[in-house]
Amino acid sequence: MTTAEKTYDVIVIGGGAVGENVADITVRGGLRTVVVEAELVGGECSYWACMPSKALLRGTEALSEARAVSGAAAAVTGEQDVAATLARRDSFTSSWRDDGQVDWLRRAGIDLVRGRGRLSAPRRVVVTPPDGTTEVTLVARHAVAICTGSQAAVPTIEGLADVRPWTSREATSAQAAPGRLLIIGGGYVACEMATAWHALGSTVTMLVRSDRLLPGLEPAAGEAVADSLRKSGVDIRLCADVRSARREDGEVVLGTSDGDLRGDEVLVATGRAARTEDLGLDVVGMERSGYLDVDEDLRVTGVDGCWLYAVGDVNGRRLLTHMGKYQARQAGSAIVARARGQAVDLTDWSPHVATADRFATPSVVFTDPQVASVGMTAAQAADAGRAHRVVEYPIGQVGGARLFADDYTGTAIAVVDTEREVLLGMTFIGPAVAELLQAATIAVVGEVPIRRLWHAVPAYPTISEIWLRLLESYRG
Ligand SMILES: Cc1cc2nc3c(=O)[nH]c(=O)nc-3n(C[C@H](O)[C@H](O)[C@H](O)COP(=O)(O)OP(=O)(O)OC[C@H]3O[C@@H](n4cnc5c(N)ncnc54)[C@H](O)[C@@H]3O)c2cc1C
Ligand SMILES: NC(=O)c1ccc[n+]([C@@H]2O[C@H](COP(=O)([O-])OP(=O)(O)OC[C@H]3O[C@@H](n4cnc5c(N)ncnc54)[C@H](O)[C@@H]3O)[C@@H](O)[C@H]2O)c1
Repeated sequence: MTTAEKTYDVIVIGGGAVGENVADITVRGGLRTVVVEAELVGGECSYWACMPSKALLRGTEALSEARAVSGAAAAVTGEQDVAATLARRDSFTSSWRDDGQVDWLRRAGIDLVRGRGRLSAPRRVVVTPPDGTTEVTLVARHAVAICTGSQAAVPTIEGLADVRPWTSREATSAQAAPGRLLIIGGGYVACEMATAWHALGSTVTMLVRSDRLLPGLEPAAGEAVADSLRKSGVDIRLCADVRSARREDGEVVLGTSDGDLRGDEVLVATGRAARTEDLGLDVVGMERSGYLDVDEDLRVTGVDGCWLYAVGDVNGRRLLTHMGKYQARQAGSAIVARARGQAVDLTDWSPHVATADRFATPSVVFTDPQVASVGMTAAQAADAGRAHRVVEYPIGQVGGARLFADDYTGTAIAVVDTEREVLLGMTFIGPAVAELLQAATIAVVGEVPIRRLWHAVPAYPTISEIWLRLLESYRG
């Protein structure tokens, strides 16, 4: 039954990190904004993705860094306290309570309606509350932003859905390490969760469909992560074909081209699917579900009237929190500009468009070694027909890296546009390389000429001296 109708300037469906940021920008722009959230305010990142996964990994990383320095290594005499690591993870998820985030919305002046939102007409959203009772109708004067995110995609393997597989949600929230963990997939989630749960006591087997880990990144990245996981005892089976799944006496049994494999749990980490089901998209003439196509200012493509936006994972452009929040800032600015009757600038790098999605997306895989990358890989530059040169340098030869860890092993790979003499992409593989990434991102976004990069002198003795070695190698 619908009893209430409320009018706002902006309605945001989905209160994950991205929805929160759209709302923050529109409220700051003077627009009355409401967020509709079906589960927990904060979304996947806060409770079942970035934060808990990195909290699970951090202890292992800290120990590994200490063990790599002779002298300091002698102080590491025990094993990781698994219960304390899980408790620290729980604290980062606020034990799956969203009071803190709800309080933040209130202080920011953003209204919250709990329940599942669905378009019922252009600019109208019906919200069904969690108890399914009284529906609320919200009306938007200016814009509706769909920020409903993504969920784990479970492949159609015979019996798989029936064995109640772990998805990223269970893998990041489990209260104990399974004895034997089977993982289907070889991407970000698979590699990070194999690293985490192996270190916390599970025997891990990875079943990877492709011929390497982390297929979208430089091949050296997947090779380095595979080498390290194998050395630590993880069983990695490349080009694996999982055909069926069943439970027998509580065990999971996967039927593969190489025979049956048994485990206590199976994690499905084979990518994501957009959360667009039951969103009422037929109202805007869309019959199919799946990622929502958007224009450069994050408006849903082909919808009349400049009122419907899709921001974050749900548009499938870049499935990363920081990129979703960037899109939120850009889309939020476009919504505010349109509401004020101002022109929206659709040219590259304007305040209203998400150009970095296409040219300069940074990401870090928090494995051991870490993989930090931005912009194009060599293969992507070749596919795009860009004249380019690849420069590689072993990071372990840099003084700062040798100080950081005895026998530091790592690689930096720069992809240089040889016509314009600017950086197209950079990948760092090695311990603690995450913090090197922002410099590379600035160089790619700013299209800093190589001749000017020579003047960006890295401090001695830091790992950043890798920049100097790469420039010297490029000059020859
Ligand atoms: C295991 C894992 C680790 C990750 N680690 C990182 C990392 O380290 N760094 C990084 O940058 N990215 C990471 N990611 C990716 C990151 O989690 C996502 O890019 C990010 O959460 C997307 O944010 P979002 O707001 O678009 O969607 P979500 O976080 O999915 O939020 C969408 C929200 O919408 C709500 N919702 C859905 N449908 C409706 C509806 N009809 N009505 C009302 N509400 C609705 C949901 O309940 C949810 O709260 C990781 C992902 C996974 C799976
Ligand atoms: N540190 C981070 O920033 C971080 C961490 C985790 C996730 N993420 C984000 O979340 C996204 C989703 O992560 P993900 O690991 O689920 O996806 P992914 O796209 O990174 O990897 C999916 C993997 O599954 C394999 N695969 C796909 N279908 C399969 C099938 N039917 N059978 C067997 N293997 C199959 C692919 O070959 C690939 O190896 C990532 O792309 C990333 O954007 C980011």
